[in-house]
Amino acid sequence: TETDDDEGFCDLDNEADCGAATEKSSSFILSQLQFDLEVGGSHELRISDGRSLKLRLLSKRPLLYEIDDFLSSDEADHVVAEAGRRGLVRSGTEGGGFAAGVRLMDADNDRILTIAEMRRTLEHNFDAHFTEIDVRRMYDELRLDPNGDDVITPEELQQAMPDSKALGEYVRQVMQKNARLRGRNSENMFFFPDRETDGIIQSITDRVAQAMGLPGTLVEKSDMQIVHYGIGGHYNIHLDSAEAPPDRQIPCCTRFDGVKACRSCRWATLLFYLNDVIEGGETAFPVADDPSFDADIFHNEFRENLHVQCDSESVRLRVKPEKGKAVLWYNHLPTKEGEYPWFGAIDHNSRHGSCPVKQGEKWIANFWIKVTDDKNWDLSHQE
Ligand SMILES: O=C(O)CCC(=O)C(=O)O
Ligand SMILES: [Fe+2]
Repeated sequence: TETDDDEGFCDLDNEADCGAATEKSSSFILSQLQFDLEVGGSHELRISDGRSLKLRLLSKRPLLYEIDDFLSSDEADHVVAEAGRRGLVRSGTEGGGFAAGVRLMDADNDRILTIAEMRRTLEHNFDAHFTEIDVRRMYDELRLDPNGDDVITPEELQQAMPDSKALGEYVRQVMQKNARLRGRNSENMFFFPDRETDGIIQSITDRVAQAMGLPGTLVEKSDMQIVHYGIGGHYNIHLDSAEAPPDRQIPCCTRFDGVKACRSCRWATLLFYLNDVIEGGETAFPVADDPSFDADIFHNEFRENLHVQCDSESVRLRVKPEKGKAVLWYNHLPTKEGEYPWFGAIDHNSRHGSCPVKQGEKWIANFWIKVTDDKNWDLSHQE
């Protein structure tokens, strides 16, 4: 839309721009809910609407709490009904588009693609999560590997698929039929709390701010995304917050205006379960409190794929969906003193996803608390 870049922004170097907000916000520190607890222990939190919330610590890295009955059953039903009334669309994932030119992920630059490298190629270009068996089936169906040596040379690829679009077309078709191969298989819609007139969404937003000890102005800039999964619906392991590119060229934003590239810096996630799932659909945190976690090894072992990995011993924590329950975790580490921006680095142990729904259906709300590089703007009123 017609957003004026400077409108509503206050410049950190020129605090005079920021008016009253600066006075209040300059001393505010983005803290995390920390109690003297061991994993499994609980803390009773009183909030001013007379309620009390019991936070149970599920892990320290990420800092993760489970809160039963954060929403009443009626509130959960209302959110589902209202989302359905406004309409949901099929969920996408960032970077999951179908590019015309396919980038071959030849990690060791030996000009041949092993099966693992082909899996990466499909993942990188199409957000397609093929197993080894799926890749072999593709080789058969496309006659990509006529000599059956399990490696693909550029010549073989060129011979079988002279048009680089053909691979994408095949993958798209297979994913259409078999949603297990997608990175994410669900439908969703958004509520934007600061533009919302629905009283229940407003009161949930207030409760989130209270529970988290965060100013309403920050919390209102969040997104509340409603997600519906049918049978087989899942979301592979991912981080909710986007990593800074090395040159920091892409700024953090709270809303994408459709023009300027920006990324979502999601300080914390509150995930609400809006119904009871008959079987499956747990939220998986495969590396919660895993001190030996190594992102490269995790990735090389294809542990993101929850259709394969969800029931594996290697998943350290699974949260069972229960209507009204919230899980709250921080996608970022606490800010170190003197650190810029005003929030800490990504906590790589916050990786998580949704296990496939085996029976029934699953409704959730993601309440993403977003931050930008501009603290004063985050804490000020928009408009
Ligand atoms: O559905 C879940 O349990 C997890 C969803 C999630 O991680 C997301 O939507 O970002
Ligand atoms: Fe997520």
